[in-house]
This record gives sequence, structure tokens and C-alpha cells, in this order.
Amino acid sequence: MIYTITFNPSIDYMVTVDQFQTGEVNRVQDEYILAGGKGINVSIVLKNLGVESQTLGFIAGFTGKEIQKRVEEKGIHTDFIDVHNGYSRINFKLKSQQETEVNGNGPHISKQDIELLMEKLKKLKKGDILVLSGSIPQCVSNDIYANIMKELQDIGIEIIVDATGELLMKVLEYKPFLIKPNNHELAEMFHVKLFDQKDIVTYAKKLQEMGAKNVLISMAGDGAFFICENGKVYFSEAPKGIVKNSVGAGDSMVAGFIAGYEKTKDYIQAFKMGVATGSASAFSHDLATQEEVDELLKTVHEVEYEY
Ligand SMILES: Nc1ncnc2c1ncn2[C@@H]1O[C@H](COP(=O)(O)OP(=O)(O)OP(=O)(O)O)[C@@H](O)[C@H]1O
Ligand SMILES: O=P(O)(O)OC[C@@]1(O)O[C@H](CO)[C@@H](O)[C@@H]1O
Repeated sequence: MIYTITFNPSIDYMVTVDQFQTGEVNRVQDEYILAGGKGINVSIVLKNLGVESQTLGFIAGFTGKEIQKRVEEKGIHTDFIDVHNGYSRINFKLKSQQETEVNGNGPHISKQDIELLMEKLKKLKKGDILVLSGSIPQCVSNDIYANIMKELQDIGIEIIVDATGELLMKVLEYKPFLIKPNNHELAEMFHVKLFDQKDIVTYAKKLQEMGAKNVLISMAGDGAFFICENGKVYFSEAPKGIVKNSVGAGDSMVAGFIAGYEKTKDYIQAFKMGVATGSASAFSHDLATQEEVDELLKTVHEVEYEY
């Protein structure tokens, strides 16, 4: 079974404004809400691609209930912990001349809440896949993903981490199956500027040397690199299209990779599926559907990157 964890789920309030003006009253042209949070998005896209998963994490208040309802309506099994403290955040996503995001803090999560999650995770079995995605609330220590991996290291599950900064750096020693920073996050983690593709590959390879088995580096419309555990490096251009909403493109890429790998056990197919699924989400208002992914997959071609 595949499990996704979202420490800080959200209601994503998506708004389109023609020519947004700061300091003025702006009227929306279009608005809708989605249940969000990175792990939840991964589960939704997996479901769209015909792969079952269960989603865990922490919810609170009326927004938490709405998130749970919306996820379950999609036929995804949830096992959230209600922390009975505050409410799950509402993240504001503005599409105008530029895309702007304002993400909330989320509810307080106590030590007992974390212990409850750990108890659930200890029931995972050999062969399961666990996806740890997204930021954590400020009240949670940034070694939490590493602690989870440490606790589960003898069970024999593959763990995928989509996070950044110390949260990601600290898991590397536990050898995650896959990590997916984007190129900007990669630069921030090493406190460097990455000027060209060669720089990006150099630092992505460092993450592999530090423990990650496979490393995906997404670069939005500039394509993606895959540093494979077979020692090779692959590059793919991003498919061309009109970006409607790139929120969740990275999560979709993770889901596409997992779905591709589950179906074929082939890293190249998984990489191509990841790219196609990320772009399919970027080119639609909601997250990618199977049909959208199938269409784009025909246009995705990987090349081995000579390093
Ligand atoms: N403008 C775009 N054009 C084509 N494909 C895109 C575009 N933006 C994103 N994608 C697709 O989605 C993948 C992931 O995008 P991106 O690098 O923006 O991830 P991310 O920064 O983790 O995104 P987010 O945090 O918004 O989910 C890319 O590798 C690409 O396949
Ligand atoms: O604050 P985090 O956890 O880093 O990101 C949360 C978030 O921006 O990520 C998803 C898109 O990737 C959205 O659904 C959600 O609002």
C-alpha cells in the first residue's frame, strides 16, 4: 500500500484577478477551492492515475472537516488525526500578472499528536511506500521526517520525501528512495547560485552522495533532471502548453513517478510519467487526469545527460 502524509493540509483558495493591484480593492474573475497540501495532492493524482493510496496527517476545525470530506469524496481512504486545536489553514493562491501564494501556519500539533501518528506508521509493512510531502508547522521540529525514517528503517518500506531545507537534508542518511527538490530549493540548500545545467547536476549528485537513492530535480517549464541510482543522469524537456495553474505541479510529478514505477518498475518510464503528470497539472485548473497525462506522455523524451 502507498501512504502519503501531509503534516499541514490546506484549503487552497484559488483566485484569478485581471491585473492585480496592491493596496486596492481587487475583484476576482474566477474563484474556486480545492483540498490541498502536498501529500493530499499526491494521493489525489495517484487516484486519478488508477493507483490506490491512503492519506494521513493532521487536520483541525471546520476547514479540516472540509478537507477530509473532499478527499474522501474522491474515493481516497483517509486516516487523519484531528488535533482539536485551531483550524487547518486556508492557503491563498492568486493568479494574475504573476502567480502569488500566501500559505498559512496551520494548527498546533502536540507531542501526543506526533506519537499517535508514529503508532499508526509502525503498522506499515515490508513493501509499503511512504510519501512524506510538504512543509511542517512551525511547532514541529525539522528532524521529524528523519525521525520517522529512523523509526521505520527496519520494516523495509521505500520512503519518498518532497521537502526542502533542513527537513530534507536530515533524511538523507536514512537513504530515501526518491527526493524531489526543484532547482531553486537545490540552490538554497547548498547556499549557492546555480548558473547552468552542469551546476544543477553537480549539486543534485551531492544529494545522492549524501544518501538519496534517486533524485528528481524539477525546473518548471525548463524541464527536469533525474539522477538515477544506476549512476546515470537523464534530462527531459518540459512539454509545451498553456499554464493554467502550476500549484501542485511538483506533487503531480511525484505521483506520476510513483505511478509509473509501480506499473513498470522501470526508472525511465517513471521519470517520463513524472514529467508528463507535472505538466498535465500545470496545464489544467485542477490536478492532472489520466487522459491529460496520456496525451502529454507521447511528447516526453528523455536523453542521457553526459556529465
Ligand atoms: N510552466 C510549465 N510548463 C511546462 N511544465 C511545467 C511548468 N511548470 C511545471 N511544469 C511541470 O511540472 C513539474 C514540476 O514543476 P515545478 O518544478 O514547478 O515543481 P515545484 O516547484 O515542486 O512545484 P509546486 O511547489 O508548485 O508544486 C515540472 O518538472 C514540469 O514537468
Ligand atoms: O506550505 P507547504 O506545505 O510547503 O505547501 C502547501 C501547498 O502550497 O502545497 C500544495 C502545492 O504543492 C498546495 O496544495 C498547498 O497549498
